[in-house]
Amino acid sequence: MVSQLSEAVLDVIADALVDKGYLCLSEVFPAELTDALRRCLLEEELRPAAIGRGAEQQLNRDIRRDKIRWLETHYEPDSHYLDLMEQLKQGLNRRLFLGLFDYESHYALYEPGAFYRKHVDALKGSQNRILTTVYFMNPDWQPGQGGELLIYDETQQLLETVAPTHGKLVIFLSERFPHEVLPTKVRRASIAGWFRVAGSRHGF
Ligand SMILES: O=C(O)CCC(=O)C(=O)O
Ligand SMILES: [Fe+2]
Repeated sequence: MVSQLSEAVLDVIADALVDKGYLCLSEVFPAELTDALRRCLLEEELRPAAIGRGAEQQLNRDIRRDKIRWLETHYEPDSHYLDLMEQLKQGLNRRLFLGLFDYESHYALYEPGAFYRKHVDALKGSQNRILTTVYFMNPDWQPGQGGELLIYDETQQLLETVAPTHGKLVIFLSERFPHEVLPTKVRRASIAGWFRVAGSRHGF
């Protein structure tokens, strides 16, 4: 399975990042890939997500309750997804000169009752994480089931309520947009990822 992000899609993404700093796109990746990613997430072992870095790292069930697994290239769906993200990186670097250098990403499973409180993905000024991506794999999601991703601006005004529907990709500038995952009533699957610039430290 080989897929290509078209120049037209890359143009749309680059334009939205310049205009608004974020965007949501549906069905940019093949449906078989979305299904395969979900299967791969559910088949492999996950660990409770941690917050903080190095020695400060702590499990904080008040802040987030998802379980995660970092993507690894030896899994076929992971490798395919990472290949698409590499295309995204190159396409955005060509258009916006962001100097995106590497990408880290993890699967996240939110079991019923799980959430992720409002946070920003990048430490201000650290150049740690530049661009966040979130991809949803929830074929049966219905309104009323919760788990929406809320995106705020820097003054904490709500900008967007994003339904976590199958095959939706959300991209935003990591430092600029506080966001949260509302408590979900059903199993909710996603992949969160971050592009970083060269020389930045690994992890959050
Ligand atoms: O799964 C999501 O909708 C976003 C998760 C998130 O914000 C994160 O992992 O930093
Ligand atoms: Fe986040």
